[in-house]
Amino acid sequence: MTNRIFHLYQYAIPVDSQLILRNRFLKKREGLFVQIKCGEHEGWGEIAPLPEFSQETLEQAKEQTVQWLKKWEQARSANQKFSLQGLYPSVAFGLSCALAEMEGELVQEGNYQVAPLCYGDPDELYDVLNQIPGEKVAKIKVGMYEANRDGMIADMLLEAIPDLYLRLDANRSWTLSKAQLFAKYVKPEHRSRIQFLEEPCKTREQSRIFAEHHNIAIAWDESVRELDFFVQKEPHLAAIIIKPTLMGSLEYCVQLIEEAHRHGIKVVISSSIESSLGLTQLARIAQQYTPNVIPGLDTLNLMDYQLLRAWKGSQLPLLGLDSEFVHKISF
Ligand SMILES: O=C(O)CCC(=O)c1ccccc1C(=O)O
Ligand SMILES: [Mg+2]
Repeated sequence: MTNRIFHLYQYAIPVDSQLILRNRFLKKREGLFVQIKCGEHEGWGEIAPLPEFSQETLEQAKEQTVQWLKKWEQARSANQKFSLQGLYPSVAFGLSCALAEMEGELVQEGNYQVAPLCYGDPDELYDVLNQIPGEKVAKIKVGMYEANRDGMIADMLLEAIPDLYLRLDANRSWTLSKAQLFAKYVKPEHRSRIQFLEEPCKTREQSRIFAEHHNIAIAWDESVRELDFFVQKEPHLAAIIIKPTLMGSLEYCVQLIEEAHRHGIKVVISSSIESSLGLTQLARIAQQYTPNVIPGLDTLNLMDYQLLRAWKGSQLPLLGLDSEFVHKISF
């Protein structure tokens, strides 16, 4: 019997989440790194519940992780697999990544293409987009200010950059009439270059009506995590967004991805503001399971540092286990 060894670390790094989380302030991003070893094989995972999005707190996740690791250790004598069933999503995801890495089930290569988050200045966007190879896709958070202003900005960018595609995310901010105000400012001939608008309205039904009425493609993000959600083909549905840290184990995410693909629906793997360790794993998951789709992983720059693993092309300082932002948890 080979020896199983595991270690748990906790991190806290400065972050400015305002851009993504709107008025929800998060000064530091906290989470756990789990390292498991079995003989010569090693795997890492990140367990980082996102406040206001995850049901579980970091404390709860930590406790559950410690319990699971102890039981996993006990199961070894019987050479049993120990299930991830019933765990919090962030715990199931982090542990499943560590196991998948250890077992060599996760490809090394990642999809590091990003849809840069932009703030409406086309000159700035030109520069950014010219530096990225391939498809020009940018993402704008909408619904924070006036809906007509959002519409004007989207239309102006699409007008100014003829090969630009946009992803927009309203996070359910609009009533149907606000959403209509947005649409009014986007010229009909520009609408097909909106790859999707995530969750325009407060309810799914309103979002469907909006999409149908204005011929603008939508994507489900928040909806995917609701109990009554199931994958189905819908006329204006372009994609579903999967944030694995909020969803559950890798196996569960893969099942959902495959189901969406069977229905002809695109899947966009997306960040829950993980550290560079978790983000690089998400890039690898995207590469493996959603080839040819740019993932929604442009969140590293909200942080001041990278931890343990480097995001391809990032200039941010890379810190290790010895840094002041990481400490070991003994149990
Ligand atoms: O999906 C992306 O493109 C980036 C990640 C992102 O927007 C996000 C990250 C954490 C929590 C919520 C959201 C969101 O989709 O609004
Ligand atoms: Mg979203």
